[in-house]
Amino acid sequence: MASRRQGLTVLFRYLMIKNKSSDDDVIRKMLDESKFDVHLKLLALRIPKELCKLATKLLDGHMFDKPRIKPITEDPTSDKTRYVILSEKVQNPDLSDIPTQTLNELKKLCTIETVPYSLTLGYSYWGADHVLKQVLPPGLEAPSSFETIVKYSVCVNSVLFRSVTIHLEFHCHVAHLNIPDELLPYKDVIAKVIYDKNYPRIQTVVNKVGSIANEFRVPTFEVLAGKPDMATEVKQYGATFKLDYGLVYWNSRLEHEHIRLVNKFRQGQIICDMFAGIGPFAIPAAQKGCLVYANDLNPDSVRYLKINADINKVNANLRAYNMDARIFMSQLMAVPNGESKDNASTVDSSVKCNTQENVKANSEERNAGDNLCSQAGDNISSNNEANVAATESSIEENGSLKCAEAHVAVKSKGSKNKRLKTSVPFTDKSWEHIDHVIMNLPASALQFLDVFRGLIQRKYWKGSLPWIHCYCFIRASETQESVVSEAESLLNAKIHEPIFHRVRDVAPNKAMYCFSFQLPEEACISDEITTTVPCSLDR
Ligand SMILES: C[S@@+](CC[C@H](N)C(=O)[O-])C[C@H]1O[C@@H](n2cnc3c(N)ncnc32)[C@H](O)[C@@H]1O
Repeated sequence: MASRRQGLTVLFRYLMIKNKSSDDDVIRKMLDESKFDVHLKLLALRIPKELCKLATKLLDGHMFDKPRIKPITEDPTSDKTRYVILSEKVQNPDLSDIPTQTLNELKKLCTIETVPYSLTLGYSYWGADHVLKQVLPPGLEAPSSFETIVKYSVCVNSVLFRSVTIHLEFHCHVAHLNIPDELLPYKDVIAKVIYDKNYPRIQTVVNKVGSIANEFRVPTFEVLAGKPDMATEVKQYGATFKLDYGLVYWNSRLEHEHIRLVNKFRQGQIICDMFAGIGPFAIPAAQKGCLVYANDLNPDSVRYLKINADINKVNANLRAYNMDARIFMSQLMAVPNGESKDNASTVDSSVKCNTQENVKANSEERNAGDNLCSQAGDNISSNNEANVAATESSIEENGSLKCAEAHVAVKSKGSKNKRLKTSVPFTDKSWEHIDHVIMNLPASALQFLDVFRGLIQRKYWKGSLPWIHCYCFIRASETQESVVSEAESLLNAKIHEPIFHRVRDVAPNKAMYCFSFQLPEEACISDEITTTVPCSLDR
């Protein structure tokens, strides 16, 4: 039985290899380089080397003019002379296509000698659009637009094949395609051309497969060309993000939205990101000097979130958690046993410059207090520049996460971290105040709003109630009013002055919105009722 299974495995592998090699053959045939050769019969002028500059000025507009081809080239017969390659429009050896005045001025410089010049433009010369036009069947072949937007290391191209668009994004070494069904039979050849034409900058070409169905919102990719490595690094508004496309959610098209929202936060404010991913809201907010509680259910996202906090030097302002958003919020807002209005700390959440003293005071307060962050894991890093000593979050067996506790000492002179103007200690009393809550899980964030029902205890809360920024999709058949009404019934409270910001169209009849509102008073537990619960979330 075992040997039969082994035999089948070998046969399967053989078929896979055979299939792969026959695919390779098809691509090789389609991209047979000789197919792309364009032979040009041109004329060139043999000119003394030292006169090339002057001759070039005189012949402006009559020389060969194609990208990446120099019109002045070696003369294979002598190193004292050069060839000036003439435009394809100059066809007569008597040079009658060039104005007489220009020729006379040239003749004053030197004797003019005309020679035939052959030039072949091959596969390596042509761009991806030209090559694809040659290889794809009529109707799908011609890119009618090839738009490139380059921002930092991210480059987004839309290749429009008549009515068919391939979305193409370059993230460092990964080219990320979204090949429409019509072009799927040609996916390998398209990938090979994009790889060839962008190598070595691009080393991996992947295509998104199917729609995203998993809860971590991670698309499935197939590697079509190059090495199977999807770990990369992108930059957004000065922050660096490491990520692995195969493991975490990332969407470069949300860059403006990330920064739009973060622009609304002020230094020293407390931010809670319920679906933080690898940190595109959380890291810039922490860079701005906000205190950020960032959570995600995907352990790989949280791993990268911590790496990104580290490389952007914001460990001190960010705590990472790995749990379901509903549990995270409940635990973050739960007033621990023994806490009461009278002994609740009056730690001011406004911006303070951190000093060795207040770090010490803070840590004493923590030790004496509610066992918050009492268990610290291994060191994430020891950052000399910012003098940050951070302790890594660790996932407990029961799934709750020990916080990434970070103590910031006085910043050393000459610290390169210009963006983090002030280091702010965490108050460790998240049930007392949070300024903004971010909920970017558009397909279902709205359904999580019920977590806010009776979540905040007014007795302990200080200052104004938090702003909730809940992302959602609105279809043509739905209205903003229907979204508000669903939110109100989940909160069991009336929402005053909701704000809708259209983020982007995701389909012809579907748009992504940011629905912002201030948590209504009625959604909170009033002063009379007091609930304290055992708290298992380390803050
Ligand atoms: C649309 S992504 C947004 C990520 C990030 N905020 C951004 O803007 O790129 C949604 C994130 O929510 C996480 N997620 C999904 N369900 C969750 C849940 N129940 N609790 C916490 N996080 C969840 C996913 O792993 C994913 O990283």
